[in-house]
Amino acid sequence: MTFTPEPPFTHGQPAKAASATAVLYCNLGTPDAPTAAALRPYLAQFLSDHRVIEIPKAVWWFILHGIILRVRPKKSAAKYASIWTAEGSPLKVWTAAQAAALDTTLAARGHQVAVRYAMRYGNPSIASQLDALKAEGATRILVLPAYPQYSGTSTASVFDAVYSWAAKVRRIPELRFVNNYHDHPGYIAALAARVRAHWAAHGRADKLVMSFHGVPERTLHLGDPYHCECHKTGRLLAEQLGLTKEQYVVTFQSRFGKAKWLEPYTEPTLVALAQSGTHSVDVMCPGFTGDCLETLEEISMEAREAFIHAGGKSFSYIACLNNSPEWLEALGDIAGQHLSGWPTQAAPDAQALAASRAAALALGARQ
Ligand SMILES: C=CC1=C(C)c2cc3[nH]c(cc4nc(cc5[nH]c(cc1n2)c(C)c5CCC(=O)O)C(CCC(=O)O)=C4C)c(C)c3C=C
Ligand SMILES: [Fe+2]
Ligand SMILES: [Fe+2]
Repeated sequence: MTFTPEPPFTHGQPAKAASATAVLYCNLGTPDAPTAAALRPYLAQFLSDHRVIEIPKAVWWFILHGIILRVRPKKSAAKYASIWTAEGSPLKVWTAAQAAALDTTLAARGHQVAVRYAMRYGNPSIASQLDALKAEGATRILVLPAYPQYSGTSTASVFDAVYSWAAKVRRIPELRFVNNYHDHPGYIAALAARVRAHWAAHGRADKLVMSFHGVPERTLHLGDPYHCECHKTGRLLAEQLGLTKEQYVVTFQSRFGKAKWLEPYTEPTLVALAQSGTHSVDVMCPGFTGDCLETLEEISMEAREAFIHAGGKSFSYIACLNNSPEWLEALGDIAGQHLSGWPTQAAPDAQALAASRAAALALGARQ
């Protein structure tokens, strides 16, 4: 095992000292292009993560490489192509915009904190961004996942990536991790503002459907708090909006494989609603901080079609938090609260550090 060389003593340093305190905003990741060639390595990395697929590795390897990676890249690429923008994948565009906004918000509040974003799968990787922050002089790093609800399949996997980077580093920065913010008042208020703005512009549907990403049901029985946190988000949002239990429903989307996932499933729920006489629905995805494949394609395209096909009359998709001012403020609050107690001033100048170390070594040599 070799440890990475330590800046500032063994490498050239940036001329300008950066902040000693940093935030790494981490999201799931996305392919580099909407093509099967780009999907294959992305899906291979994603679906080889034991946090995501808890099947014995030897068995899963054959299923993944023998079946899934031969079929899914092409199918998924077509879906990505339908939502791709001139700037790239929506997930990356929103993640980058939120990280930049967080940098601005924290600076406006008087914190000198470097903010970078990283992806758990694909680029830029968590390890590359931690390397970059360390090279810039960061000695304290707050790891902030873009997931409001904690799940072993998503949040813990981000933490794993940070730990495995740290395991190769000689001088590890102080690290803090944000587990969740599913009930943070700013997050709930930002969601509520999104819904109210939609209602003001388009009117209110018969039912508000809150669709969260699904996970295998067994994770709930094994103690994962994800299901409970999604329901708490849903209840707090409904309270803010003054909705009764009959006026909203929490559902789970994006099922993968044959196992039972958290129920009720989003699309069958929408079909059942249409068939039982619910004419109009507003559908939102509160667990996704930015729009992505799962919201723009699976919900706003596929689920819409299923609802209308089943006899529904009006399907409104309410966009994710994205760059809404309420959300960007809340993100600043969440980061600010977790940075509390850490100094947020500039790092000592790297050259000054190197000079003081050289002086200390010279002094030691004389004694
Ligand atoms: C295979 C099992 C999966 C689990 C468990 C899972 C959990 C999970 N995922 C997100 C957030 C996102 N997932 C996204 C895409 C996506 N998810 C899976 C599978 C699982 N996710 C796959 C295979 C894919 C890729 C697309 C596909 O081929 O279907 C995305 C969108 C990424 C994008 O590029 O836009 C997000 C976001 C969470 C929060 C979560 C657990 C709570
Ligand atoms: Fe997913
Ligand atoms: Fe999906």
